Amino acid sequence: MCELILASASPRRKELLAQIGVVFKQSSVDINEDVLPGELPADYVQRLACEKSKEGFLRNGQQCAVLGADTTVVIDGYILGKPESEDQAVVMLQQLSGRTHQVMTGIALTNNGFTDSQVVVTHVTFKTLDAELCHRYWKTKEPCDKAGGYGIQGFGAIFVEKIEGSYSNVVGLPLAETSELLNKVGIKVWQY
Ligand SMILES: Cc1cn([C@H]2C[C@H](O)[C@@H](COP(=O)(O)OP(=O)(O)OP(=O)(O)O)O2)c(=O)[nH]c1=O
Repeated sequence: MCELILASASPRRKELLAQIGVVFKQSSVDINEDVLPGELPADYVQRLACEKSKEGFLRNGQQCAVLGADTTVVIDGYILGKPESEDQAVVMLQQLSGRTHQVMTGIALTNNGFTDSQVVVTHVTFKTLDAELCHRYWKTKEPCDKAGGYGIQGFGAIFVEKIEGSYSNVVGLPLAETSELLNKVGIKVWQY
């Protein structure tokens, strides 16, 4: 019997959770990720993280604890999801250019039918980006599966002037907070 399931398709979340020595299985879930009318970004990522972990808990026989997470980029209170085209990606990156935005990740752990969750916020400041650079960046294929259209852990690192808060949170899983959530239900990190 497994102790923990990561309800995610994200290779980044898998790597991050493995980095802190947690033993787990990965099993993705499919949920509707539409934003509700008037929903605040922090409420949105928390709700989706809870839905992912609850769905994973039900799908996997309700025997293991299930961790879900959702990350979004927020500028001026608006949610930037994953870009679906080059034009959309360039518009997003131009919005982020020369300014500070927030990366919000909701994390949720369902165990014995009870779900505990929280939201972690990191402030990221971008240098000024010209449109030609944004078009060139799209061609690297890095932006398409990432909230806000960039990856801080990849080529997108060159856009970042300053970061305040958790780095792992930007990549998709805030590790300090995740370890606390796991510890509360008796799941240890560093299981070597
Ligand atoms: C801002 C930023 C986001 N991202 C990623 C983290 C998330 O994987 C993704 C946001 O999409 P999510 O919907 O949070 O996650 P996902 O679709 O990758 O995986 P799943 O829903 O199955 O758990 O953007 C980076 O990898 N680097 C970054 O710098």
